[in-house]
Amino acid sequence: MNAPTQPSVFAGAISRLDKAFQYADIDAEALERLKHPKQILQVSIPVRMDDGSLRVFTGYRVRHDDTRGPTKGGLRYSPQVDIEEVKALAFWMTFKCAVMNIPYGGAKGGICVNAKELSRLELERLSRGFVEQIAEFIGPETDIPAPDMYTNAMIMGWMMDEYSKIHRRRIPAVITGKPIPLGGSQGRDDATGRGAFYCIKELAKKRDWDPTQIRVAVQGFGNAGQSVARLLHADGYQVVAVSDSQGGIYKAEGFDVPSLIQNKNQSRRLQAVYCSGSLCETVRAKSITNEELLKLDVDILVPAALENVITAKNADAIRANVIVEVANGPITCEADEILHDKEILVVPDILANAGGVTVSYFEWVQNMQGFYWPLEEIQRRLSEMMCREFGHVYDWMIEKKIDMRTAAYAVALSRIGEAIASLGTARYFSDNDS
Ligand SMILES: NC(=O)C1=CN([C@@H]2O[C@H](COP(=O)(O)OP(=O)(O)OC[C@H]3O[C@@H](n4cnc5c(N)ncnc54)[C@H](OP(=O)(O)O)[C@@H]3O)[C@@H](O)[C@H]2O)C=CC1
Ligand SMILES: O=C(O)CCC(=O)C(=O)O
Repeated sequence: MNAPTQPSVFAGAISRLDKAFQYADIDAEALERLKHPKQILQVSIPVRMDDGSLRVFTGYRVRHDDTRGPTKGGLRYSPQVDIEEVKALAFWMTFKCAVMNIPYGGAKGGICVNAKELSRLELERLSRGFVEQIAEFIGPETDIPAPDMYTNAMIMGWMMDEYSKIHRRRIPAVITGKPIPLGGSQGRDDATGRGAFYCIKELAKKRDWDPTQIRVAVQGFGNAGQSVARLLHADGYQVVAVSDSQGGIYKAEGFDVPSLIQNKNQSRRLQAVYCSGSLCETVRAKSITNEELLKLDVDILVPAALENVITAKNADAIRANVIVEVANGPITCEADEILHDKEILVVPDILANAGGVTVSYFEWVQNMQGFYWPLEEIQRRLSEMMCREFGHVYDWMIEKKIDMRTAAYAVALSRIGEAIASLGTARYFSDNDS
C-alpha cells in the first residue's frame, strides 16, 4: 500500500484561512476566492553557460491577490523551488501586506536552480533572462519583485536594469531591494531581521524579560538570520546556537555574533570554521545538527531558513517558550496545534518577517517620488509600523483567546474583506480585472 501523501505546502498554507474566518469580517465567497491564486506564470529560461553549453531553467511568478494594491513579493533561487512552494509564498505575501496595512497584494517568484553552482556571469545571464520572460507580468503598478532566499541586491540591480532596458527608460520602482546607488533604500538590507527584532522587543515588554537572561537559537544564518541575531546580541540577548545548510554550532555561554557573521561570510560554512577549523580551539563550540538546534532548551527559537521544519514529528520535542517565525512557513498546521497545547507562543511569519516588505514599500515610495529618506527615518517608520501591528495582533489574540497566527490572519482577512466590500463583490469576482 502506498504511504499517504503529504498535503502540499500550498494546501497547508490555505488551511489556515478557515480557522481565522470565524473571527474575521469577510464574505464567505471572497474567502473561497482567496484560496486560489489570481495568476500563475511558468517560464523556461535558456542560459549559455561559461563552458559554452546551454541549460534551460524553469522559473515561476505567481500573483495571489491584488485587491489592496499591486502585488508584491520576493524571488527565490533554489533547487527546491516548484509551483506549490511559490503559490504558498505568494499567498503568505497577501496576508503579510494586509497585516502590516501596506497597500499591496501578494506575489512571489522563483527559479529552480542551485545558485551556488553558477558563476557570477551565469547568474547574471539567468537573472536577466528571467526578467525578459516575465517583463509583461511585472511593473511598478502591477507586480513588484524583491529578494528572498539566495537572491540579493546585486541580482535586483541586474533585474531593474534589464526591465529598464526593455522599456527604454529607467524604472527603479519595478523592483525593490536594489543596491543603494541604483535606487535602493537605506535599511532594506537588515529590514527583515530588524522587524523581527522589534517584535521580540515588544514581547519582552509584555513578559518583563531581562534580555541578558534570554537564550536564543537561530536556524539559518543568511540575510534574515544574521540580522536578527546581530540585533539581539547587541541588545544583550544570549545567542547560543546558529546554523546554516551544513549544520549548526552551539555554545552555552552565547556567541560573539559580529565575529560569527564575519567568519560565516568569509568561509561560507559555520561548522567547518568553528568545529574543525581555525576557531575550534579558541571558541569551543559544539557541533549540532539542524534538527538538534530546533530542540534546544532555549527561550526563543528563530527558524530563519526553510518551510516545514517543525512538523507533527518534532513539535512535541520543542523546548523553547517562544518561536519567532523569521522564515516563511516553518511550522506545519499539525505542529501548530501541538505547540499551542504546549503553550508555546508562535509569533507568525506574516507578522514576524514583515520588516522586509515594509522597507521594500518605503523603497518603492521613494522611487515613485524620486526623493530619498535617511536611515534614521526608515528605521523610525519601520519601528512604528512593526510595534503598532504587533500590538494590534497581540490584542486580538488576548481578546478572542486565540493563537497569534489565527489573530494575524483574522486581522489581515478583515482588512482584505473591507477592500473587497469597498470594491463591490461584482467587480471582485469579474474576470476582466487588471
Ligand atoms: N530576505 C528577505 O527580505 C526575507 C526573507 N524571508 C524569509 O527568511 C528565510 C531566509 O531568507 P534569507 O535570509 O533572505 O535567505 P539567505 O539566502 O540570505 O540565507 C538562507 C540561510 O538559510 C540557510 N539554510 C538553507 N537551507 C537550510 C537548511 N536546510 N537548514 C538550515 N539552514 C539552511 C542557508 O545556509 P547556507 O549559507 O549554508 O546556504 C543560509 O544561511 C526564508 O524563509 C525567506 O523566505 C522572509 C521575509 C523577507
Ligand atoms: O521585500 C519584499 O517585497 C518581499 C520580501 C519577501 O519576499 C517576503 O517577505 O517573504
